[in-house]
Amino acid sequence: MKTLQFDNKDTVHAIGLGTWKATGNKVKQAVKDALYAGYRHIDTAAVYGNEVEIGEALAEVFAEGSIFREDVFVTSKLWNDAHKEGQVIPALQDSLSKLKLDYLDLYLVHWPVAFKNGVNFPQKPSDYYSLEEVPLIETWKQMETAKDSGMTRHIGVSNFSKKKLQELVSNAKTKPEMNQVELHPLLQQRDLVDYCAQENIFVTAYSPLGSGDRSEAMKGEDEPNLFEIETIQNIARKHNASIGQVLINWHTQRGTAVIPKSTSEEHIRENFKAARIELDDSDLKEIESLDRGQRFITGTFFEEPSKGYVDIYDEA
Ligand SMILES: NC(=O)C1=CN([C@@H]2O[C@H](COP(=O)(O)OP(=O)(O)OC[C@H]3O[C@@H](n4cnc5c(N)ncnc54)[C@H](OP(=O)(O)O)[C@@H]3O)[C@@H](O)[C@H]2O)C=CC1
Ligand SMILES: O=C1CO[C@H](CO)[C@@H](O)[C@@H]1O
Repeated sequence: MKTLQFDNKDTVHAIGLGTWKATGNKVKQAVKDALYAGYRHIDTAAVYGNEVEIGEALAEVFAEGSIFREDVFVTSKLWNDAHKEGQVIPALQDSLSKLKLDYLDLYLVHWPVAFKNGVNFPQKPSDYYSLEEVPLIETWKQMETAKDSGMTRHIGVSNFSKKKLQELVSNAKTKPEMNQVELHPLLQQRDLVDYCAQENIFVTAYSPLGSGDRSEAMKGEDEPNLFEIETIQNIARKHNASIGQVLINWHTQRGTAVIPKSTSEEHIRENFKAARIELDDSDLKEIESLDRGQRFITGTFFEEPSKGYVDIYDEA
């Protein structure tokens, strides 16, 4: 399995398990299945509402005695309602106690947007803080404290544009070590990925399979299906691999991490084995030509245009 190596020599498997939309016993079993299949990288977030079950799965597997805490890389994320001064450490403490862990491997600022405390999903303009009221650097300084205190070994961000990263990098004591963003052949974000490489910021690809299990309300009109792209189907056939494996492998060859979500034991195993294939130059060229700026997760959900609060992707 390819790994990414941090400055302090900690490593993370390039293929991890995503857990959004996976709850209850299903996510608990999925985490166990993943660990037994060889995964050592689990992605969750406070807002996914599954940290307790993931914590139970980890505790039960660790108690069996053949996989240890230090073998597994656990990521969680700060929700948007705890960005303000004094709120980050308690939010991280809450994630740690739900996960039954003494430390996280990676803690991410989930979105570059701040809500009032207790707001999960904003309903009205007064649910937001503007970035002037709660600047990202104020949140980031608390992330730095979290790292310095040992509550998390690494800190990073998610859904940050190049512009927002540049601002953070020029004002931060500790640079973000990771940016977790949506990436797949229809959304390659080359400029952002190149900038991160240049700044030694690792990248993790989310929704690599097109996030087909989102609720209908979260889906856009006429969304494409990554499993139906002919180019990818042909490459899969050529390598005697599944379409999912090609979609996953592309990221590891690109040098990023990738976190496909699954609660199916079969898919969990299949996705991990994506590491075994090797795409060649002509495959990579063909995939490169598929880029078309297609987002499945649109942060416009969190924008508040009437107040001009947030431009999530800085693409306007
Ligand atoms: N930082 C952020 O803002 C975000 C982070 N994420 C993270 O990224 C992870 C992955 O993204 P997500 O949006 O969940 O979606 P994915 O792109 O990983 O797609 C998940 C869907 O693909 C299916 N699937 C998994 N493996 C296969 C396979 N081999 N063949 C066919 N279908 C398959 C799953 O079904 P089944 O379970 O039945 O296998 C599920 O329906 C999240 O779970 C979360 O951890 C996601 C969105 C935003
Ligand atoms: O990680 C994610 C998935 O869940 C959230 C929505 O419910 C998203 O906001 C977020 O990006």
